[in-house]
Amino acid sequence: MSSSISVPRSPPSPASVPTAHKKVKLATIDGDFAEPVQQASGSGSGSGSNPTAADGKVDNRKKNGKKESKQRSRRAPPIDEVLLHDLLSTLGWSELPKPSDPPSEAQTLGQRLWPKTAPAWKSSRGGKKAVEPVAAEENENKVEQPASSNDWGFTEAEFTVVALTSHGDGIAVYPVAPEKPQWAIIMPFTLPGDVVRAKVTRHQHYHSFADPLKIISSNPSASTFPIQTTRDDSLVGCKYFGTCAGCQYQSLPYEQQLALKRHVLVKAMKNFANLPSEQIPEVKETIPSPKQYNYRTKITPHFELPKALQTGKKGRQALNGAKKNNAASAAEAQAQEEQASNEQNEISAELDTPIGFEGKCKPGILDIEVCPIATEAIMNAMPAARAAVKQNIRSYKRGATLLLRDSLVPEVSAGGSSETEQKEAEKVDPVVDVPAGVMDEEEQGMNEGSTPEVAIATRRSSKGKTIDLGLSTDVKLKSPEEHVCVSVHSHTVTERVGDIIFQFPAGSFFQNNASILGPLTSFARDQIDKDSDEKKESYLVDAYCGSGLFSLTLAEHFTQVCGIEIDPNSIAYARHNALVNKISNATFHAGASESLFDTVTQSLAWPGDKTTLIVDPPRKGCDEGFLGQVVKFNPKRIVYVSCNVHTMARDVGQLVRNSNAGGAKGYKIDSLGAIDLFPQTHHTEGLCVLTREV
Ligand SMILES: C[S@@+](CC[C@H](N)C(=O)[O-])C[C@H]1O[C@@H](n2cnc3c(N)ncnc32)[C@H](O)[C@@H]1O
Repeated sequence: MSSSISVPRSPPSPASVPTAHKKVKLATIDGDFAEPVQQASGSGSGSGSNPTAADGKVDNRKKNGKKESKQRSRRAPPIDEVLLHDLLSTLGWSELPKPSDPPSEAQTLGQRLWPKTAPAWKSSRGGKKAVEPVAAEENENKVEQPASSNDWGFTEAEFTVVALTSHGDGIAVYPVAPEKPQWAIIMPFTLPGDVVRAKVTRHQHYHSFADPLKIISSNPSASTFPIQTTRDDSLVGCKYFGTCAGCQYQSLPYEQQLALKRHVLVKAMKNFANLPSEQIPEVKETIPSPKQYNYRTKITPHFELPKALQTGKKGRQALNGAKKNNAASAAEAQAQEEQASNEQNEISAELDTPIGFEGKCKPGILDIEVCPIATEAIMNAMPAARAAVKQNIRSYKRGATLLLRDSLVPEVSAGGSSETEQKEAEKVDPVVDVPAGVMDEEEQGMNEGSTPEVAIATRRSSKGKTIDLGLSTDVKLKSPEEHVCVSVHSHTVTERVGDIIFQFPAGSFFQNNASILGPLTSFARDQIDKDSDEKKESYLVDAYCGSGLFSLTLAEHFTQVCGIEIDPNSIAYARHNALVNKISNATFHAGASESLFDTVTQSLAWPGDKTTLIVDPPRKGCDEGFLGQVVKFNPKRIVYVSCNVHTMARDVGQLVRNSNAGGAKGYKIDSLGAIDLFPQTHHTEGLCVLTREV
């Protein structure tokens, strides 16, 4: 990243919230290109169930009809709980003061900005006028502060970054004197030790969001943040870094990225496990990714159709044109002129349509031509995919999310994976027309609990349970291995983990960093190898099994394995993958873990003390009922793999507490760590092993 970043403002985004189990609709989390959730950054914290966000008072505005709804719409969204903890620890507070009861240090800023100055959290565009920016040269050797707190909204100022949020954004405090911070400023793409000129864009409860304009200086050794962060802009591998919401850490040495992820896990356990510190073991070093660029096997660039091209408006324009053409000849010339101008507008809109990912500070979609964290096959396919969209742009109604997925090429025909079909698959599917902004399902947790609609060659039995994929189970990979890019959701993708071949539909879940799958599955295998007697009689239940990643790579170590997965298509592919790899000790069950776990374990009658359970849930974590069933079944070991360390901390804490209730000996945390599934981003993939105390 250059030291001068031009990033004018931040769009709002939802947030990641671990909170309680049950009915709470958790915001989706993390860290893909839309960076929708974990970004509490310039784009703000978002939805969440933070009790401190509401002032706890009876809301009298309810009586005031229209006025009330106007005021309400101005209320800032509640603070994401993960961000809340980061703010509290940075400000040195135990809780965020209520607006009506600010601590004396926060009186000035707190009372004026929250909640009385209603427009304060509106964007600078629609909100209060910014105070005149001070000329850059005036700032030298002096820390700028607003003349009064009322002038502070949406101004530019210099801030010193003192910490990082779990979402990878810098936090500065105000006033700058660190003994008495009263307010926090959150800025994306900044690091502890940076002095940053930034434009404040939005205020929230005791914190504001700002967009960095220029890194004035960087002195990590002056920072008290526990993880060293040494800005090295020569490491940045992408021209969009600093504007694209996808990556946060490209300017950091890789070891420091790994240390930050470990730190996020440490904080998650401290803040969300609700366990005494002696029950939380030392968090291990983060397992690195063999590849730090060109690793990502799936990306989903998207676009929104410009207004001028959207069907309704276009139709109206055409209609208007026709009406004018029928009018008297005096009006005809003008009508034709207008029509020509409309057409001209449409053409330029067509040419300018950005196709890419969410911008970090600028609202809307950023046009992305290359994404260096994606695999080469995907990078090679991007120009054609983008060109196809532009060529067919008038066939879309509103916009679309494209799918670009890396696949190995099988030697022999295997349904959608034969060479000819792979060539077909490489064409961009022009008919997918979904709202732009719908991002990677797995990263946003959008496939949680739902059965995605897919159009693979399927045949359901009368009970609706069996799906015949019509794929050959004789799958051999081309040698040397070849990669292609698949862009049709229903087409079959092929992947290899060690000696095991996996196939799955391009649109369904599979881990998105192929280079990490060896270390990830080895980690799970190492947990089992600890007990030599397990080789005699041992069982594995793989809850949330997808297309069988853990069940099938670990099957040889167990007498029998079984997988449970909510997506019937993934289950169909898991069964297919067992056949492809000639694995005969694996069975798979379609349904929600919380509905099936009891039934499946009872019918299999595997003894808990000979059974290992792998749990790899979506971002929202496990259902509370499921955790209760697990404690009842009492497996000897639980390996929890998680794409959201905050919900993992919550679930693991609950398992430990519930199993130890009433003085019984239950589970203890045996090992805790993270694995780097997504280098350059803040995404932290957690690994936790629980064993029964004996
Ligand atoms: C993070 S993925 C892990 C998949 C697999 N373990 C892998 O690594 O490929 C989570 C999986 O859980 C599935 N899922 C979501 N909710 C579920 C539920 N309630 N019960 C069972 N599976 C569920 C999703 O369809 C998805 O395949």
